[in-house]
Amino acid sequence: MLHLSFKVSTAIHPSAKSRVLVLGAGNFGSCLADHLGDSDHDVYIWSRDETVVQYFNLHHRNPGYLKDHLFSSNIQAVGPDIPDRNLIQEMDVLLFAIPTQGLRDTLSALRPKIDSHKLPLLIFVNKGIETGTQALTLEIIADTCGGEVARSATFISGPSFAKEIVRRQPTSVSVASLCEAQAKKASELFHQPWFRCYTGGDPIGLELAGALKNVYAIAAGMSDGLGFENNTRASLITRGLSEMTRIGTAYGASPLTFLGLAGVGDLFLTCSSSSSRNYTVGYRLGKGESLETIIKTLGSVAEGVTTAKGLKKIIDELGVDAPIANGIYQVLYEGKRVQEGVQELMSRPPSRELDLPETTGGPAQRLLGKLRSSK
Ligand SMILES: NC(=O)c1ccc[n+]([C@@H]2O[C@H](COP(=O)([O-])OP(=O)(O)OC[C@H]3O[C@@H](n4cnc5c(N)ncnc54)[C@H](O)[C@@H]3O)[C@@H](O)[C@H]2O)c1
Ligand SMILES: O=P(O)(O)OC[C@H](O)CO
Repeated sequence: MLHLSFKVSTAIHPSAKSRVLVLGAGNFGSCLADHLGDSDHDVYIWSRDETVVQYFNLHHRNPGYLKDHLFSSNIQAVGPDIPDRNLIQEMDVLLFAIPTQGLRDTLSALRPKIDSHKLPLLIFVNKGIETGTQALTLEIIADTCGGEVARSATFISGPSFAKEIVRRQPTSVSVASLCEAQAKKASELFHQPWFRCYTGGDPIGLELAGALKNVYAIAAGMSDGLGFENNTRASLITRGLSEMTRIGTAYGASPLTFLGLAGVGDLFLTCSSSSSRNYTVGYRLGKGESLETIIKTLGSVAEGVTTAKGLKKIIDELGVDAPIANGIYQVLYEGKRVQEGVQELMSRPPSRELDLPETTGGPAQRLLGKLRSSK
């Protein structure tokens, strides 16, 4: 395996050491804690599992995730109780690496401990849609912490398998916030020669791209699991991109965001690698396993499975043509056989290739209005 040796770049870290609390000690939380610890920041990582906390502090290893990796000695694990007010108020950065379905409860528990007069930089890396409410993370933040906090929240997304990042394999990500200065701060915190950050101002598009690519990765995995080969996967990725851009535009996001790292970059990655959990779910479904068995044995979250539910509601409400996402929903939740789903997808009449819906802003406009009017 090619091994490049990158040095931590202090030139792009003009700011002093930051104190960072990472919430969530799974694959991605641990990986990002390591990245920041290696860049010489003081890092705390919260796990709700006491065994993980003790093991991490004793051995600098995570017993549940990235088991072979020796983590930076600049990380201290805390938990299992939610971190206390003193620790929270000492932090410059709170980094949330918790699956989307658990975020609302964690934010609600943390909010009273955060000093409103000295807001830390809040960074979110989850990629999903909340089941039941169809809320994006921006909306969950607004609901639990208010509009001011949501307006300054920053989101990171893009092609980023945790197990490659801990080995310093080069990648690039998108960093977006409604507040440009916060996106710049987050980018400066994370940017390293092996981890390039590109900033942008469309957090809604970035969030949708990250959440939706997980659903299309399930589709690509299914196709491979059924035994279809390269042409099929390439056409699925391309039509998936077209579909997610159509949904995003109808939602009120910028279509350009879907051409970036959070869109096509991450879509391509997860649709073409067995390292992706979402691809793996699809592959195993294609091989005939039940969803229940797959989830029980996966050992880690595949956000596309729950996101498919919220996405189905969004598609129906917006009236967007989304045959792939609809097909995945039917296979996951309506008992449709995978082969039947493929048959239906391919038997549709021919249509125009590239059309974007007219949008007057869709749900994004309502969400942004809500953020502007709430404190
Ligand atoms: N793994 C990656 O390569 C990667 C890359 C980019 C983004 N992400 C995103 O980051 C998020 C986290 O993914 P992951 O790979 O770390 O998942 P994971 O399954 O590896 O770990 C999830 C962690 O969150 C904790 N957790 C789950 N529900 C919780 C709750 N309700 N409250 C508190 N903690 C809870 C679990 O105990 C576990 O420690 C997901 O949204 C994922 O899509 C992952
Ligand atoms: O393993 P997956 O499918 O959750 O993908 C992980 C990341 O989102 C890749 O960027």
